[in-house]
Order: sequence, then structure tokens, then C-alpha cells
Amino acid sequence: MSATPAATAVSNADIAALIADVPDFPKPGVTFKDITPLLSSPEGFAATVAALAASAPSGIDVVCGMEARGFIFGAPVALALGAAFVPVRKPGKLPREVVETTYDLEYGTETLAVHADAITPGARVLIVDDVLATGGTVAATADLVRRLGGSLVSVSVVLELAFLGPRAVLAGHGIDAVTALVTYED
Ligand SMILES: O=P(O)(O)OC[C@H]1O[C@H](OP(=O)(O)OP(=O)(O)O)[C@H](O)[C@@H]1O
Ligand SMILES: Nc1ncnc2[nH]cnc12
Repeated sequence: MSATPAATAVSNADIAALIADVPDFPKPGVTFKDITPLLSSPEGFAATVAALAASAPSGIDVVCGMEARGFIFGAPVALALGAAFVPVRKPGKLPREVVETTYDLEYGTETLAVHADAITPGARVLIVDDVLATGGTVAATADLVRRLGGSLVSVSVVLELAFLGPRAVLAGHGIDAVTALVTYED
């Protein structure tokens, strides 16, 4: 007898169908990938979290999720893996000592911060986010993880804008283990 979990009935193509293109947001020339229809689908959201968790190597101690959309997927993935969740936040939000870094986005610049004691040296870390665009956010988070002594073992995202070349950027930071559920080639 076999049973098919509900989550596996939803394919990555189904997940892609729940991501909407919004032209010229937040500025002309950018096509914004809107994940809110995916979040509105309990089956789609559950399948996405399950697929992200399934993509992780074994023995993950910490999942880092970046404010804000990385929290939506990172926290449930951490629960699914039995790992700690560490929020990587925009500046001025964390109440204790932080390490922080500033980097470029597809549509601006951003600073991210993490509590200085958030990661035990040697901890095996998975980064989870919704979108991999230029790769700047993941690279910045990897920098924070490493400054705290964490071992970044993998990155999992819902969608990748491959035409922006993020893999080369991440490879330049020594990050080769990257999983995207949905990839846009153009
Ligand atoms: O690969 P990159 O070029 O760095 O872009 C990807 C990042 O951009 C978005 O975050 P954003 O800073 O827009 O913040 P939000 O999650 O608060 O919407 C997205 O959630 C990723 O974190
Ligand atoms: N095109 C895009 N759509 C949604 N989130 C993004 N983050 C960076 N680029 C993005």
C-alpha cells in the first residue's frame, strides 16, 4: 500500500503558475515576481515549504531567512527540518549587538543585520529566501553567517531570475550549492 502526501501532488510547475508577473514594479524595467498568489494557496504554500525543506542537505542546524519575504519561507522550513530559525533583518530592528553588511539589489541598496550571537561557530547553515535575483542578498547573508563562524552548506529559494546571473555572483563567494524550485531564463 502506498500513500501520496498532498504536498507531492503539487509540482514545481504548479508553484510557478502561482507566481504572478507585475511589469515595471517597483521601477520601470523591472518585472516583479509576486508570490502573494502562492501564499494564498494553502496547497501551493505547503508544497513550496515541503520542497524547500526536501532540498536541504542533512544535518542543518540553522536556517537563516532574510527580512521580509525570506521569513515567510525560512521559518516553516526551519520547523520542518527541526532547525533553529535566525532572522536576518533590515537595519535598526534587532535589539542587541549585531553584525551588519550593505549590498546592492536589483532595484537599490540594502543593509542586513544579524545578532552577533545568533549562530554557534561551526553550525551548519541553510539560507532560505523567496527570490534569487542578482544574488546580492544571499551573498550578503553568507558573509554574515561566515563572520559569525557558521558553515554555509546550502541555499534554497522559491524562484531564481537566472538571466540576472546570480549563480556566477554566488560562485564568486564560494557558494555552489543552490536550489531553486522555479527558474526564469528570461
Ligand atoms: O538577489 P537579490 O538581487 O539580492 O534580490 C533578492 C532579494 O530581493 C527581495 O528582497 P527585498 O530587499 O526587496 O525585500 P522584502 O523581502 O522586504 O520585500 C527578495 O525577497 C530577496 O531577498
Ligand atoms: N524582480 C523581482 N521580483 C521580486 N522580488 C525581487 N527581488 C529582487 N528582484 C525581484
